Amino acid sequence: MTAVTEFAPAKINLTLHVLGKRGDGYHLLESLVVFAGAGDRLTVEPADGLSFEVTGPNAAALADTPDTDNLVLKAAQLLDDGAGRGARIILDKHLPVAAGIGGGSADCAAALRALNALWGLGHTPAALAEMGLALGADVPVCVHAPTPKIMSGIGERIAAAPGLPDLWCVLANPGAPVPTGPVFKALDAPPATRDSDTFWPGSLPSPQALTRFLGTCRNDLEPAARALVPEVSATLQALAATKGCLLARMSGSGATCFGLYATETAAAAAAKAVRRDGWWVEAAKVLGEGIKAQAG
Ligand SMILES: C[C@@](CO)(OP(=O)(O)O)[C@H](O)COP(=O)(O)OP(=O)(O)OC[C@H]1O[C@@H](n2ccc(N)nc2=O)[C@H](O)[C@@H]1O
Ligand SMILES: Nc1ncnc2c1ncn2[C@@H]1O[C@H](COP(=O)(O)OP(=O)(O)O)[C@@H](O)[C@H]1O
Repeated sequence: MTAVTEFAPAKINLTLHVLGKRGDGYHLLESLVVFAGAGDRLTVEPADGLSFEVTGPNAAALADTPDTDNLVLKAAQLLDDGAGRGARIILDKHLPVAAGIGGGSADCAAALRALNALWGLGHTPAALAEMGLALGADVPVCVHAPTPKIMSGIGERIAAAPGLPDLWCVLANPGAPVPTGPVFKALDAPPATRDSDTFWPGSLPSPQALTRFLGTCRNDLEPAARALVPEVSATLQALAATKGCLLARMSGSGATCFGLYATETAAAAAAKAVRRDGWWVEAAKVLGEGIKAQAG
């Protein structure tokens, strides 16, 4: 078997509704999730022992995360299940860490997919997603990347999303890491548990239809994140002020916010306008079918 490379795209929660809380403290969510053509890249090569290296422009953001805590190595251990298989694993890190765009979960999912192939284990995507849930609530949806998905439960229920028009996004992170747990803890009152909050249309064929629909939805974690990290408000304002911005909203538990655009040109111009010292800003295509073709 030769080397396997998997793209680990940034996850964007276009909507994120908190529908309740489980007995173990995990929150029940309903979220329209899409993936961006910006992300990390994970390569696995045949080797006798297991080794792990991090390279790339955001490698330094993982300097405080011991390799044993890295979700990539945790995925390798989970999949190997004590058999002692080897692999040289290289993570090319582009995404900011603790940023609400699921970088760790995307890497974890990419590791599950890549090692499943390298080791010839034959697990289905559904089986990998079920295993991955033990490592993070966002891992199942990332295993099923890159097509848009409706995610529910705590993250384990994945369904096809409505058809979306061609879309581009700008991801903007103000450089303030936000751990997910404290944002959920800061939610005002746990909501009463309900099954669904949203009437899902069959398709949202135009940017106008999409904008109208998203306007009826929310990110319920946004107020809590804004209170913990004031930079979120400035990031949203900067995106909302760009020409052609259809919607500006925070992703996940923050602090990354996204703007949506109907054209690549509008997204590129917006990224230029939003860029500030210390911020991470990327314009990218919102991915549909064919991740490898689109992600280059
Ligand atoms: C909020 C979301 C939305 O997509 O994204 P991020 O902000 O992390 O990107 C996810 O639900 C995050 O998933 P993930 O980051 O994998 O969460 P985990 O590691 O499993 O959990 C971290 C902590 O967040 C809280 N948590 C997480 C998920 C959930 N459905 N309910 C929760 O209450 C719990 O306190 C948990 O201890
Ligand atoms: N490969 C990885 N990339 C990013 N973070 C990781 C990784 N492995 C473990 N982590 C840990 O997971 C935490 C959450 O990171 P991340 O997935 O980037 O954020 P979020 O869940 O907000 O989208 C970080 O604080 C980091 O210590």
